Order: sequence, then C-alpha cells, then structure tokens
Amino acid sequence: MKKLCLGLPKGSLQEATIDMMKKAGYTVIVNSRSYYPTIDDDEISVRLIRPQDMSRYIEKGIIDAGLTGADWVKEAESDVRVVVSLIYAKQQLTKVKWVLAVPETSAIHTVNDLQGKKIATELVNVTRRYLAERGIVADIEFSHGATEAKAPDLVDAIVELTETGNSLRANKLRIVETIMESSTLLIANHNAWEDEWKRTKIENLAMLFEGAIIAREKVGLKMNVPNGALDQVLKKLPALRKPTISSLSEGAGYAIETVLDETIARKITPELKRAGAEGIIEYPLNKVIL
Ligand SMILES: Nc1ncnc2c1ncn2[C@@H]1O[C@H](COP(=O)(O)OP(=O)(O)OP(=O)(O)O)[C@@H](O)[C@H]1O
Ligand SMILES: O=P(O)(O)OC[C@H]1O[C@H](OP(=O)(O)OP(=O)(O)O)[C@H](O)[C@@H]1O
Ligand SMILES: [Mg+2]
Repeated sequence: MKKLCLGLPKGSLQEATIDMMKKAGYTVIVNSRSYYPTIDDDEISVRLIRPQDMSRYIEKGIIDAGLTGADWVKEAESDVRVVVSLIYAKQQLTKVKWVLAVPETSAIHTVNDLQGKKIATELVNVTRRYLAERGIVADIEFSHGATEAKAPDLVDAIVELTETGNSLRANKLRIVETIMESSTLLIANHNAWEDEWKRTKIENLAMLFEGAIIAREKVGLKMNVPNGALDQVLKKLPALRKPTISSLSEGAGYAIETVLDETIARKITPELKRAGAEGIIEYPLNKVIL
C-alpha cells in the first residue's frame, strides 16, 4: 500500500497539532518515549520531529511532508514546498513573533543602538541577516533556551519568540522591534509534490487542516422564529453565505440555521432572543471548508 510519511512537531506545537488533527478527522496517539505515533489512516505514517529539524528531513526526502514553524524553515534556508500556512500556535490561534528585546531600563531604544553589542538567540541566522541588512555589526551568540534570563547579565539584548508576551513581562523585558512573524506551515518535499498520489494526499490534508482551524473560531446556531418575527431576527444574523430558512409544520413559523464567529454569536444571542427567536441552540464545529 502507498504511504505518505508525515512529520509532526515535537514540543511546543505538539499538543495543538494533535488537537487540530483530531478536529480534521485524524486520531494521533503518542506513546511516551516513542517518536513514531500511531494514526488511524493506513495511508499515512507519522513521525515526531523537532521543529528545527523538520525542513531538513523534508528537503532530503526522508519524509514527504510535515508541520513546523515558518521561523525554522527560514532559519534553515531549506528548499521545500510550502503547501499552506495554518495560523495556530502553542496556546492561541495566532501568529507568533520573534522580537528584539532588552531589559526595561536599557539605554537601547532602536536597532541602531545595537552596534557592537552582544545578543543571545536561538534564531541565529535570521537575526544575523536582519542586522546585516541594517548595517549593524553585533556579537550574536547561540542560546540553548531560557534566553529571557540572559539579559542583562550575559548579553545586552535577546531575540526571542513571543506568543502571549507573558515570558517577556515576567522577565522585565521591553520589545525594541519585531524581527519576523511566524505561523505553522504544512511543507512538502518537491519530489513528493510531483508524485500525483502523494500530492493529492497532501492537498487533502491541507484542506482538512485549514477547515479545522477555521472551524475553531466558528459555531453553528439554530433557532425557531414565530411568524412575524422573521425580518427582525434576520437583520441580526450574519452567515457564511446566507442563513438557511425552513418552514415549520402547520405554519408554526420558521427554523433558521447559520454558521458564524463565536464572538459574534455571544453578542447577538441575547439580541436574537429579544427579537423573537426561540429555542436557540449553539453547537461547536469540527471543520468549515470554504
Ligand atoms: N508559545 C510558543 N512557544 C514556543 N514555540 C511556539 C509557540 N507557539 C508556536 N511555537 C512554534 O513552535 C516551534 C517551537 O520550536 P522549538 O524548536 O523552539 O522547540 P520547542 O517545541 O519550543 O522545544 P524546546 O522546549 O526545546 O524549546 C516554533 O516553530 C515556534 O514558532
Ligand atoms: O510569549 P509567551 O506566551 O510567554 O511564549 C514565549 C515563550 O515560550 C517559549 O519557550 P519554551 O516553552 O519553548 O521554552 P524554552 O525557553 O526552553 O524554549 C519561548 O521560547 C518563550 O520563552
Ligand atoms: Mg522553545
């Protein structure tokens, strides 16, 4: 049987990725200490790979495709096919940022103030290129992690990833500039992409993964509306296209069904009730394919 070898990111993105895949319809089970999780699709084999290494495994064709951060693809300068960008991070459905940060009390206020200074980061190549483009010569040292703790004792500034901003705040650091934004990417090997069977399999995954991400922020809403209240209720309702309206039996009114952002749903639900809607139910969605 043909198989697609898919790399999943070990570490920070692992849980969010497995949750996303569950919504997309795939159950991935990770056994502790094993780098070969199981998946309920005979046509896919999965491997856990560190995000930093993912694009190199794919460029070399050791695996066909995988999920990793755009940051590490750029850092490794790998030649891979970017299939789709999926906006989710460890904790939220957002992009993450790599920022140049300094202690709150530092005299460094712009990137130009870094001339001759010492910077610690895990993202050495991207940082080096960023500074070189601006004519700054600085001493960039590789950090193995816990980078926030290094300024000001060991270095003048750091370039570090931030999602919620909690780590920067907890370590009394101030952002000077954003160096790059990064989202999770589904990337593929060029030869795998040229193979019709593999490409279709990868494209199907991309569609389901994207659908799962879009669905995370949306909900389904159903309600009954008595005759006479329909216009008032419809004025309040957004929909992907237009809401579905069906007639209730014996002319008792209408049933309305729609899909909308969860934040809008929580705002308009009381308004719908006041406009005459009854029996309003809200339900989560697994996938929304646009
Ligand atoms: N909140 C987050 N913290 C860290 N990385 C995140 C977060 N959200 C998304 N990511 C992405 O996850 C990947 C993390 O990769 P990284 O190689 O730094 O390993 P890690 O999972 O953080 O492991 P480690 O514990 O060694 O730091 C990056 O591509 C990064 O952009
Ligand atoms: O803005 P925040 O939401 O606080 O997230 C950013 C923090 O998360 C990551 O650390 P990680 O958990 O990967 O540990 P590490 O320092 O060992 O890399 C990253 O390196 C930052 O320290
Ligand atoms: Mg990390």
